Amino acid sequence: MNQHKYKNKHFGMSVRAATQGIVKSFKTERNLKIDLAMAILVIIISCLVHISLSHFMIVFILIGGVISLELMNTAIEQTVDLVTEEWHPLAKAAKDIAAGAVWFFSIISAIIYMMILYETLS
Ligand SMILES: Nc1ncnc2c1ncn2[C@@H]1O[C@H](COP(=O)(O)OP(=O)(O)OP(=O)(O)O)[C@@H](O)[C@H]1O
Repeated sequence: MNQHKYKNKHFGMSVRAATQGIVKSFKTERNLKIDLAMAILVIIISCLVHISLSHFMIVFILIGGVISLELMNTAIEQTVDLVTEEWHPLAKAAKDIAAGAVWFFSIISAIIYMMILYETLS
């Protein structure tokens, strides 16, 4: 098991493949481009209002969480498309739930960021 001919033979190959996955997703997925633009905007605003170092750490965790979930959502979308291009209720459920995970964490992240801005500016 797990010894198929495409297996990465060493850690360097795994890192290279993972990097290729990230780069390809950023090139092809509109939502990831929007996430990246939002992340840059949030970092610029955070620098301008001088949020604290610990707040910056939280912001990086939130940005990392949203982008990682978006990458996972992309992987699930592509796996579903690999399995079927026909309409199927389970394909719809899988895609909608994966997208829902991104949306849910994004909303929580936005609320936490508003709290950070409120505390910094008040
Ligand atoms: N095979 C399928 N069967 C049923 N519904 C599907 C199927 N493929 C996609 N859908 C529905 O169509 C929507 C759009 O699917 P698509 O593959 O275009 O995702 P997407 O637009 O790239 O998603 P996102 O908005 O997260 O980028 C999905 O959210 C899902 O509700």
